[in-house]
Amino acid sequence: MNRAQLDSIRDAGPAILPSVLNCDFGNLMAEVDRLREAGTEILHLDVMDGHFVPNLTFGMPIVEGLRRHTDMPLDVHLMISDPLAYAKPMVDAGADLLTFHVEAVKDPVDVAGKISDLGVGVGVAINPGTPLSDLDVCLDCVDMVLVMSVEAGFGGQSFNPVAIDRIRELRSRRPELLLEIDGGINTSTIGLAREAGCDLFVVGSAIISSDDYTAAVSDLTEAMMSANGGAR
Ligand SMILES: O=C(CO)[C@@H](O)[C@H](O)COP(=O)(O)O
Ligand SMILES: [Co+2]
Repeated sequence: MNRAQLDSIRDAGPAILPSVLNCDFGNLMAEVDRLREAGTEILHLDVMDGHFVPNLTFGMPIVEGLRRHTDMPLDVHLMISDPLAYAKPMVDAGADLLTFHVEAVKDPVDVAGKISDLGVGVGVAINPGTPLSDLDVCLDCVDMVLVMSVEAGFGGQSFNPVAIDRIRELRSRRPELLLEIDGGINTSTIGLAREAGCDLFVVGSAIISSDDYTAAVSDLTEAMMSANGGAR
């Protein structure tokens, strides 16, 4: 994702990003079509390695297949122990925005710089149990912070409200930074995150467990838009 694409995401205002983690992988492309028809515009892809997190999902072949299938930007959330080993393959597969976990790396500034050099947007993610101060060194080197509102690893977990204070603090410290929240977002929690100043809202089960994706996205959008956005 180049600067212009990042700016256009920033300018477009708050957005709901569906996670395909819990969708029907036997019909993955049809699921993506349903999510697109429901009005979502950016896909969130959860890549897990069974090592950084105790769950295993998918890698480059699925990202590459999705890239061929859809023109939706691909927001790839790397829950893996060695993000640099897979950064270039993921970009070659079609990732537009690549997010690594601060807990996974020794030198987040180096990792962010190397991902940025690949010509995509770079994000850093932080789990609820990790001190927010661990991000201090790299806040000037990333395009986005992904604030986890569950411990990374599984969909369908309950929302941890510590994420709201984190969004509020990051927003006041960095008015221009893209902020994304991920985990347990539904019609009850999305407004809290919006009020705190969040831009991008990852939603898995609250959409995928619904029979009607369009209705689910519309309910979430209404809850998001009826909250006052935090000042940038
Ligand atoms: O990164 C993750 C989980 O680690 C998420 O992207 C989940 O997939 C979101 O799912 P819900 O919490 O909305 O069900
Ligand atoms: Co995610």
